[in-house]
Amino acid sequence: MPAFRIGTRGSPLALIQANMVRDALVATHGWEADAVEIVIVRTTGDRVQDRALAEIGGKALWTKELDRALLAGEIDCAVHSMKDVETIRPAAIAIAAILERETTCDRIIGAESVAALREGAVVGTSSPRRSAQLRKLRPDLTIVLFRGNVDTRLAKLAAGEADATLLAAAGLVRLGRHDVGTTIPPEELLPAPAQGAVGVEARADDERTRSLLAPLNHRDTDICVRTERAFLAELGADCQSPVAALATIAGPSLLLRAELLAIDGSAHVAGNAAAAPGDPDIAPSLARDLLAEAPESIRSLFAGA
Ligand SMILES: NCc1[nH]cc(CCC(=O)O)c1CC(=O)O
Repeated sequence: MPAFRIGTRGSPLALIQANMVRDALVATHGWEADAVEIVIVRTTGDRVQDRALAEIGGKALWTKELDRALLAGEIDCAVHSMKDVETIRPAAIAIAAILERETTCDRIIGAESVAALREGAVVGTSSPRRSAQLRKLRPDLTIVLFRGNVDTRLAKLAAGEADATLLAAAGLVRLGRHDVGTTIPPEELLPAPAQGAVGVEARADDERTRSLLAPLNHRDTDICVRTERAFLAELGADCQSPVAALATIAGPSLLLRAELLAIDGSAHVAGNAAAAPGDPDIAPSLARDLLAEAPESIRSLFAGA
């Protein structure tokens, strides 16, 4: 059979995630391991390392080049951290599968907890959500910009550029760094929409690839990630917005928790909603309710406001 080409970014975590997809395809379809080729595509987000992502401007920092390769037929599918995928995608590209989610929490590295950070501690992060949440909890903290892949950030921490940093537990676990940091429960720090989920995109009209990928889809993860993305979409927000959202399925019900913050953490609104899994309205209605409650410092951040 012809080689099946998986496109991915080249970071160590991206490659591990692409390998997860390859292994699942090989196991599901009984292919030889060499039936799948991993194709590395460099993205704008990989190239620009010295500025906050929000500053680079333009969306699709992690997806544009992979989208181009996908639409040009250079790859059959593209593997993404769903957290980094914009809510509005080109019509010719479809999410073909979302793998079972890894833990959704953030971890703190360099301190036992946010509360345990010394007065005035310096925390490195490039995430507007993490920065706002940290400053909400601890207005005394100084936030410095930490870009780069997981290993780069851990190296910056080890070099003393900050006292602590926050990273997604999912990435650390996938990189085999199970021992790094302390998990922060979602009640204290709600994660980013789609954190911990790996998705695979294909050309919308490529029925063959979509049906090969369909068995990799994990139903509950798919429902939760789509719900969180719908929450972001209603706000007109993206992964550079100070927004947290986590959907979970417990028995017969889908629970969505969410938080919007002012950039400096000086204001926040949080709430939750429950519905039957797959209820299309839970996310947009919670988004509208929270926006309606939010002070101007938060409302002004969202195009949907
Ligand atoms: N924006 C970077 C990014 N995108 C996905 C992950 C981690 C893996 C995941 O959330 O699935 C990370 C690093 C981090 O936030 O620590």
